[in-house]
Amino acid sequence: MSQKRRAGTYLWTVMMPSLKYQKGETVMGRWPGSSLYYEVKVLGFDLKSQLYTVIYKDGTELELREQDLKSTSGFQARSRSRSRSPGRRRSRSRSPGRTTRRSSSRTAAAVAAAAITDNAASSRRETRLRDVEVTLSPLPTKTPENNGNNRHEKNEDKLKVENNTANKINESEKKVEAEPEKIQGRYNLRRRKDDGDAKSDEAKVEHPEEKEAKKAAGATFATPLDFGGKIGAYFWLLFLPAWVLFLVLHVNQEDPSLATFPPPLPPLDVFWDAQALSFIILWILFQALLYVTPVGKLSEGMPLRSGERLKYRTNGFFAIVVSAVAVAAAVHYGVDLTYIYSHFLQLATGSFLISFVLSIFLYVYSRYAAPEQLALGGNSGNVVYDFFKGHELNPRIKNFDLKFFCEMRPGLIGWCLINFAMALAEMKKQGLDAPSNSMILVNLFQLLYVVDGLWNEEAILTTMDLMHDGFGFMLAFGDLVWVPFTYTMQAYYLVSHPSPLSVPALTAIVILKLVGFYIFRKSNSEKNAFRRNPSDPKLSYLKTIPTATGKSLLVSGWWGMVRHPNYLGDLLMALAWSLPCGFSHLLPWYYMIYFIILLVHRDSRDMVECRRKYGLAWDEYCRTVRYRIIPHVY
Ligand SMILES: NC(=O)C1=CN([C@@H]2O[C@H](COP(=O)(O)OP(=O)(O)OC[C@H]3O[C@@H](n4cnc5c(N)ncnc54)[C@H](OP(=O)(O)O)[C@@H]3O)[C@@H](O)[C@H]2O)C=CC1
Ligand SMILES: CC(C)CCC[C@@H](C)[C@H]1CC=C2C3=C(CC[C@@]21C)[C@@]1(C)CC[C@H](O)C[C@@H]1CC3
Repeated sequence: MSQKRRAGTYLWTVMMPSLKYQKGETVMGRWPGSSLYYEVKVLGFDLKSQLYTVIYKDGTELELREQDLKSTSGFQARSRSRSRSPGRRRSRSRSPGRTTRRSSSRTAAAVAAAAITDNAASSRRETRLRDVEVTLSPLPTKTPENNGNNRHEKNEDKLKVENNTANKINESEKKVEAEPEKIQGRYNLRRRKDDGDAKSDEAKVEHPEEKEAKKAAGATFATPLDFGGKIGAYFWLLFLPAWVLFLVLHVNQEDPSLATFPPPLPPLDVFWDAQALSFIILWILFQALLYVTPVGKLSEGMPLRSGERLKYRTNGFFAIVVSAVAVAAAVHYGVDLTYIYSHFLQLATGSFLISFVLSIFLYVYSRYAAPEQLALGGNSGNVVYDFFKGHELNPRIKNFDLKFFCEMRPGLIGWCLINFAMALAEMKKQGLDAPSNSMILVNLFQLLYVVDGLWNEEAILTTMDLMHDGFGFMLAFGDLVWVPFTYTMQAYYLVSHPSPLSVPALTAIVILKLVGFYIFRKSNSEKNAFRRNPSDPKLSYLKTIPTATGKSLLVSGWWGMVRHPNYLGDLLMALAWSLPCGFSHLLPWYYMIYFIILLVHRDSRDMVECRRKYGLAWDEYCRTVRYRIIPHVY
């Protein structure tokens, strides 16, 4: 290591004289996605990428090209002369440009954070941007059709692409200036390192060989551990399957109350049913077939750390429609779907086995992935933790995206199938001609939730799971076991525990569901539309906060109300799913309780991640939008 470190220093002493800016020098660095310059200190220069690592006064570290740096003296002289120009004088006092000139010593992020701007102001900014003779060089966006094919070659490809971008600066200059937000994520920026040695100047100077060695060792940056860290991972690996087992056995009892806790454990051979396992496999294969059917849109995911954007076949709505037709045909030809009710435990066991085997495969597969393909949150180096949390971000076999498929298809559509089977089982068991009102509500509400998710499948690409979480046991189990076999608890409960509803109660529950759904859908769509095209004229009324990454944060509209309006809508919907089951038992309220815990934890995970990504701009957002999920309460 020390030899490598020496190699890095050599790079500085020998190479630096030919470089424009020296290590330790204070210069002006362009703020990504804008025309603003702030004082930065040069920490290092990477020969291979030809990028300077700089640190802003607030500690934000970025990699900038030489064109994005200016010497302090030259900058001040030009700045003064420009400030006399009429165009500059027109700039508004709240504009970032003006703030810069007034106080260049203010920290970059603080200034950016203070600059809550109208989205519409971006067009006004365009005029000012043309005054500044600087361009950022956007990385060409790759949209690989076949991402998982040559896992390592792909990264070499990427390096070539990055090195070529210098030639394209002028070509794309006008577009870049006109759309400072749209190009977000495509600059070659490196996130602020949180690995402890970020303060060491020398550590920033890396010899290319050192980089290669790191690559080979698979050493990339990782975020702090969550879910209780390494010990927590052992706990969750045991607890989650045990909890599903408990729920499935408990709901099957005549009296699923706390008085009958714990439910008796059946003999081991009851768990295993080869036929149930083969049905699960068939279902997954059927869904996989629908997923690869070239029907529907190919949507682009968010830019990855490498700058690439993966493509996803978002034909979820098509998949659920075809599945519904297939199920209706099966029922028509005499298939007894109440098998799902009577073999619930065996089906859950089969799904668990598949999710476990899949998780092992995912972990082994991830060992062959390039460091850039690993999830920051699942790259601790601890096998058990990484197995649980998910080592690789987007494991793919050719075009087949395993995480996206598992999250959106077999479990989610399976949830609706199981609910439908429960309605049939209720009719059979209670001797009814039609399902009860409560069962109909639960079925329709959850069907609406799933269909909406599939209709807006593209919006999933901007969620935490798709963007940040690796694909490992947690999500594989969550998608294939947790969702279909625990989210169906209310329907399962109603099969043997009728809960009649009065018309006013029914009406109130329907209204609650619709209000929740409205908040959920509108807020998710707003964020998704903004992340996809921040300069969308339809969103021009929204106020935003710029951040060091070039991305902005919405600070008005739904995302100005609370920090997670989508969670609020989701929780209201969850309440509407439990209410039809009445208050006789805690079991149908399980989802509501679990969901509060899940979303509160998710919110805190997201807070940590966004704080890490956006620094002071995130703090500013939190100061402006004070409540997390429920306005004035939490
Ligand atoms: N039924 C279920 O079991 C579950 C349902 N859900 C639902 O799925 C949906 C997605 O949830 P989840 O992925 O947790 O969270 P979000 O969809 O809310 O995604 C969080 C991300 O949004 C971006 N963001 C946060 N604040 C802002 C802002 N002010 N302006 C712009 N972007 C912002 C950040 O990413 P960046 O800035 O990098 O774009 C952040 O990391 C939710 O509706 C949730 O209720 C979630 C979990 C389980
Ligand atoms: C087993 C763990 C304790 C928790 C596993 C969590 C997963 C079940 C959920 C994580 C995020 C999810 C999302 C959805 C389903 C549940 C999981 C997979 C949706 C697909 C549900 C439909 C919505 O429209 C979008 C959701 C995105 C997040």
